[in-house]
Amino acid sequence: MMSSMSLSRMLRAASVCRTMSTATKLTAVEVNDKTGIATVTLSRPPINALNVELLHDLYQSIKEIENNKSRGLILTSSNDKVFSAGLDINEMYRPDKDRARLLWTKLQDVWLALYGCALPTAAAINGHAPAGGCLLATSCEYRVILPQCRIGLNEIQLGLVPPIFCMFNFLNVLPRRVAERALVQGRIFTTEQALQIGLVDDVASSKEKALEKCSQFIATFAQTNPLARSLTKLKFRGADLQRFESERTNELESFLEFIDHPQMQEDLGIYLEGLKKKNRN
Ligand SMILES: CCCCCCCCCC/C=C\CC(=O)SCCNC(=O)CCNC(=O)[C@H](O)C(C)(C)COP(=O)(O)OP(=O)(O)OC[C@H]1O[C@@H](n2cnc3c(N)ncnc32)[C@H](O)[C@@H]1OP(=O)(O)O
Repeated sequence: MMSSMSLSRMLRAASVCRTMSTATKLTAVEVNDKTGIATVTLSRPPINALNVELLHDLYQSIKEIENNKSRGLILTSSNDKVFSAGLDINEMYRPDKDRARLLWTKLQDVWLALYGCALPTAAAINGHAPAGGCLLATSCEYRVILPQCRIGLNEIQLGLVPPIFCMFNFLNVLPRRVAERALVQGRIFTTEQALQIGLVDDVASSKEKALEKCSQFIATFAQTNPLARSLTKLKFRGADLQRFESERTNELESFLEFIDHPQMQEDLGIYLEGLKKKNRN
C-alpha cells in the first residue's frame, strides 16, 4: 500500500507540473506552476520531421503559451537522438500543390511566432538539428545542446536556397562573416564547433540538465518588467520581422516554383532515397 508520505509527495509533484488543456497532438505542452515556464516538446516520431500537422500544432502551442502569460518558453524534443530533422522531405517530393503551399505558409507562421515571441525563449537541443531543426533552435534567444549532436542550415547542400529567415536567424546569433560562410557552405556543425562559433550558448550532459540551464536563463528575467523586455526584444528583431512580412508572398511563390522544377524533384528523390538506403545497408 502506498504510504501517506509518498502520496503527499506525488500530489506535490503533480501540482508543480501541469499539462496545458489545449495541448495538441504532435506537441506536448507542460507548464511548471512554480516557475511559470512552459515546455513545448516536439513529438512526431521518429525524427520530428516538420510536416503540415506538426507545424500547425507547434504554432498553436506557441500562441497559447504566449496568450497564457507564461514566464517563458522552452522548446525540446521527445526523441533522445533528434531534436528535429527539419522539413519533412516527403512534403516537398512529388507534392500535392495545395499542401506544399500550406507547408510553407505554416513554416512562415511558426518562424514569425517563435522569432517574434514576446516571452523569453530557449531551446534544449537534445539531438541532431539540421535545417528546419536549426531554424527552430536559432529562432529562440538561448540554446543548450547535448554532446555528439549535429546542427546547421544545410539547405544549399540539397540545392535549396536558404530563405530569408535563415539569414536573419544566423545574423542574429553569429558574426556576419561566419553566418554568410556557414549558409553558403551549408555547414553542419558538431556540438564542439557550434559552441566554439557561438551557434549555441552552452552544452549539457543530459536533456534534464539542458532543460535546467534553459530555465535558469529564463529566470534571469524574473526581476525584469515583461513589457519592457518584450519591447526591447522587438526593437532588435522588428526590422527582420517587417522585412519578412514584405517578402513573405514572394518567398512562398519562389518555394513553390522551386520545388515544382523537374531537376529539383529529381534531386529531392535522390536525397530521400539516400536517407532510406542508409537504413537498408
Ligand atoms: C526563397 C525561398 C525559395 C527557396 C526555398 C527553398 C526551400 C528551403 C527550405 C528551407 C527550410 C528548411 C529546409 C529543410 O528543413 S529540408 C530538410 C533537411 N533535412 C535534412 O537534410 C536532414 C536529413 N536527415 C538526417 O540527417 C538524419 O535523418 C537525422 C535527422 C540526423 C537523424 O538520423 P538517424 O540516424 O537518427 O535517423 P535516420 O535513420 O537517418 O532517419 C529515420 C527515418 O527518417 C527519414 N528521414 C530523415 N530525415 C528526413 C526528413 N527531413 N524528411 C523526411 N524523412 C526523413 C529517413 O529516411 C528514415 O526513414 P526510413 O526509416 O529509412 O524509412
